[in-house]
Amino acid sequence: MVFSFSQMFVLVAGTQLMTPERRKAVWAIYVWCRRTDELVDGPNSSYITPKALDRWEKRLEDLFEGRPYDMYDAALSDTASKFPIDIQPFRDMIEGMRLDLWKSRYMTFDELYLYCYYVAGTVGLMTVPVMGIAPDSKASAESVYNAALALGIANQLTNILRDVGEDSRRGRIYLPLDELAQAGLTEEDIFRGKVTDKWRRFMKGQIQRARLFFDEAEKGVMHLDSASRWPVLASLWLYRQILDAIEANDYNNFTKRAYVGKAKKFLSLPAAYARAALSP
Ligand SMILES: CC(C)=CCC/C(C)=C/CC/C(C)=C/CC/C(C)=C/[C@@H]1[C@@H](COP(=O)(O)OP(=O)(O)O)[C@]1(C)CC/C=C(\C)CC/C=C(\C)CCC=C(C)C
Ligand SMILES: Nc1ncnc2c1ncn2[C@@H]1O[C@H](COP(=O)(O)OP(=O)(O)OP(=O)(O)O)[C@@H](O)[C@H]1O
Ligand SMILES: [Mn+2]
Repeated sequence: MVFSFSQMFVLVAGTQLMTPERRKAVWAIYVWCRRTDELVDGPNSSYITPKALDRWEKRLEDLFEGRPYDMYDAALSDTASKFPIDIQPFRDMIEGMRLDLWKSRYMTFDELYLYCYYVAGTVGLMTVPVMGIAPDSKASAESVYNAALALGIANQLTNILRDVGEDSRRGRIYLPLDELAQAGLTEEDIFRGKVTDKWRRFMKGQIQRARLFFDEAEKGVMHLDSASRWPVLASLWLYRQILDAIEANDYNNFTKRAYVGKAKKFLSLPAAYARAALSP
C-alpha cells in the first residue's frame, strides 16, 4: 500500500472541505481501489488466479449497472449514479493487477509507464469527475485529466524507487532493464544491492523523471474545484518528499527505507492549505 497513516490523515482531513456527497464518493473509490490491490497483495493473494480477477471485473460491471453485491459495492454504485465516472479506468486497474500476477520484469520505460497507468494513473482518472474542475478555470478538461494521470504515475514511480530492495527480495525489478543496461548495470547489481557511483548516477536520472511527473501534476491542481485542492496538493507534496529522502540516504534504496520525518510531513499540511486557498 502506498497510503501511510499520515496520508490517510490527509484524506480524512482534506476531504472535510468537500461536500458530503463528494467526500463519500472519494471514499467509495478509495475502498474499491484498496480492495482491488488487496486481491493481489493481501493475505489471500497466493490463491488469486486470473479467474478471480475476471469475477471481480464482472462484479464491477454489475455495480456500474446498479447491481451491487455488498455494501462497499453499493457505495461505488451510488457514486457512479451521481457522478459522471467512467468504468474504463476501473477495468484498467484490474488489468494492472492481472499483469502483476505474472510479470516481474520491464524491458523499457514505455512498458513500465503502462503498468503505472494501470495501477495508479487510473486513480487520477477515477477521481477527477468527483473532485470537480473549478467553474472559473480556463483550462481544458483534457489538461486537468492529464495532470491527474501524471500524479498517479509520479506516485507509482516514487513507490518503485523507494522499494527497489524490498521488491528485489520478492524477485521483482520494476526499473526499465534497457536503462539499467545503458547505465552499465545488470539485474545482478540490484540483487547484490551495493550503492556505487553507477547506481547513484542511474538513480539521479530516475528521480529526475519522477519529479517531472510531479511538476506536470502540480500545474493541474489549481484547476480543480477549490474544495478539492488541499488534499491533492498535500498528498503530492508529501509523496514528492520521498524522492528527497532517497537522495538524503545517498541513494541507498536497497537496505534503507526512504522516510519523511513527522515534522516535515506536518509542516506540509498547512503549507498546502495556504497554497490551495490562493486563486490560480
Ligand atoms: C489535477 C490533479 C492533479 C488531480 C489529482 C488526481 C488524483 C487525486 C490523483 C490521485 C493519484 C493517486 C493518489 C494515485 C495513487 C496511486 C496508488 C496509491 C496506487 C497503488 C497501487 C500500488 O501498487 P503496488 O502493489 O505496486 O504498491 P504497494 O506495494 O501495494 O504499495 C495501489 C495500491 C492501487 C490502489 C490505490 C489506492 C488504494 C489509492 C486510491 C486513492 C484514492 C481513491 C484517493 C485519491 C484522492 C485524493 C484526494 C488524494
Ligand atoms: N513518510 C513516509 N515516507 C515513506 N514511506 C512511508 C512514510 N510513511 C509511511 N510509509 C510507508 O507507507 C506504508 C503504509 O504505512 P503505515 O500506514 O504503517 O504508515 P506509518 O509509518 O504508520 O505512517 P506515519 O509514520 O505517518 O504514522 C508503509 O509501507 C510505510 O512504511
Ligand atoms: Mn500493492
